[in-house]
Parts: sequence; structure tokens; C-alpha cells
Amino acid sequence: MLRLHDLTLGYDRHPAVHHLGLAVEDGALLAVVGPNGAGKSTLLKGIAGLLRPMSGRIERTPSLARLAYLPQHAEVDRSFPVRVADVVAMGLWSELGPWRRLTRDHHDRVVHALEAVGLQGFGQRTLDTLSGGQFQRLLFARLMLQDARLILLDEPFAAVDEATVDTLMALVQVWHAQGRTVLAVLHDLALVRRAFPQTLLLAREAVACGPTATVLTPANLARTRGMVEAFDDHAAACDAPEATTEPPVHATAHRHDHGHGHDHGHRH
Ligand SMILES: Nc1ncnc2c1ncn2[C@@H]1O[C@H](COP(=O)(O)OP(=O)(O)OP(=O)(O)O)[C@@H](O)[C@H]1O
Repeated sequence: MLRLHDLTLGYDRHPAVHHLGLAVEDGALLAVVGPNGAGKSTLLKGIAGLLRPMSGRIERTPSLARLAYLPQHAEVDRSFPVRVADVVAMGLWSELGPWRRLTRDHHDRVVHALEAVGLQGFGQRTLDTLSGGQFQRLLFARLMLQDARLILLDEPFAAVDEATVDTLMALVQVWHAQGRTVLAVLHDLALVRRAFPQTLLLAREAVACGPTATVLTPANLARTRGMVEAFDDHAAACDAPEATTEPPVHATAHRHDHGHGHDHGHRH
């Protein structure tokens, strides 16, 4: 299980998301949804261990120790003149370590992963020759080889066409069927409703979390709209005491209210 305990994350001591308390069960397929600036990427970076919590903590059971994180498209530099097959093979890093060479079996797995994402025959091409959609397919091939139990995808389908979404979404479904836990930041609500059993609706705080149909209601979506704009990026750090107990909820939002309304924008 992945648990967030009264988690606040931010930059330069300014909170970006605050007081998240929720539990995501092992094997969940969870969409993270919310307006621009809601803190979705920040949350994924926090879970990936790239941002230290300002307060609160993230707990992962050992079953989720092996983690793979796919950052937003724009954050990945693909001007390196390296070969597609070599980038995919980087997914084997945790298995190989720095010194071991690829065996025949490893090469076969790279070829298989490229086939699975529809990039057969692309192995010898260099990264800079790929289209945006092809590059995203390559990143999914690398993810396949990482064999992670917890997979974090930040807008994996931004700027890719429908056929690519279908191919990559089929892979996500396979990972889900294999019992892996997948969290994906998405803006396509139709896709979320169709393919993601659970959703976290985020607007600097957890607005709702649980079965997608109960989270993506018109009322919840309307509430999120004003919440992000009203949040003050330069507010002082929150002095609210950390919650001492966490409710044992399944992918359920746990909101802290310290006596201020939403019209105050935030509680920091
Ligand atoms: N490196 C950073 N330094 C300072 N502030 C940041 C940094 N990254 C994000 N922020 C701020 O944190 C807040 C949340 O940003 P974040 O990228 O997590 O939102 P998001 O929900 O992923 O948005 P989008 O849908 O636009 O990608 C925003 O106000 C943003 O300006």
C-alpha cells in the first residue's frame, strides 16, 4: 500500500499541495486529475522521491519498493544522439547494475518491448529522429523492462494521437492485470472514466478520491475550478499540527479543515 500522511509538498518553502492524507491499495489503477497548477506533477515527484516533503510523510510497503517514474514529456531531453535500443535497455539497469553486459536474453527482451509498443525495427535509430508519439512509445518500452511494482506516469498521453494512446493504454491495462500499482496524471476525463477505476481529484488539496464515477461529479469538478486560483503561492508555511492518526481508507481523500473556508484559498 502507498500511504500519504498529512503530506505537504512545495518549492522553496512555498507549498504546492498540502495536507494530503490518503491510502492507495496495492494493485490500484488510479488517475490523478485536476486543473493546471493543481499540484499533480508535484505529487508524483514527491512519491517518486524527487521532492522532500515539507511536512508529513509518504509510506510505501516493501511490495511497492520498486518504482518507475515517467516525467512529463516536456521535462525529458531527447536531443542526445543515443540509439533507441540503448535507451530501452536502460530499463534493465536495476537488474544489470553498472558493469554487466547485455546477454542474448536481455537483447531479446529489448526487441520484445519495442514490438509491444509498436516500434519494431526502430532499435538502431537515434532518439532525435523520433516523433513525439514514437518517443513516448519508447519510454513505455523502457518502463516495461523496469518491471516496477509502482508506476507513476505524468501526462503520458499528452500530445500523442489516438492510436498511440490505445497502444500505450493497453500496456497500462496489462500492468494493472499483473497486479502492479499505476498512478497516472491525466487531463482526458473521458479516458479516465473509461479506463481508470479510481481517481484522485486534486486542487492543491485532495478534493475527492475513490471510485471514478463518484469523484468526477459535476459538483466536484466545479469546486476545483476556483480552488487553484485562490491558492496563494507565497503564503507562509503552515503551522497546522500533523495529524496523529490516519484513517485506514482505501484510496480515499482525507481532508483537514483548520477552521477556514475555501474562500480563503488555502490554509497555510
Ligand atoms: N520547480 C518549481 N519551482 C517553484 N514552483 C513550482 C515548481 N514546479 C511547480 N511549481 C509550482 O507548483 C504548483 C503546482 O505545479 P504542478 O506542476 O505540480 O501542477 P500540475 O497540476 O502538474 O499542473 P499542469 O496540469 O499544468 O501540469 C504551481 O503553482 C507551480 O507554479
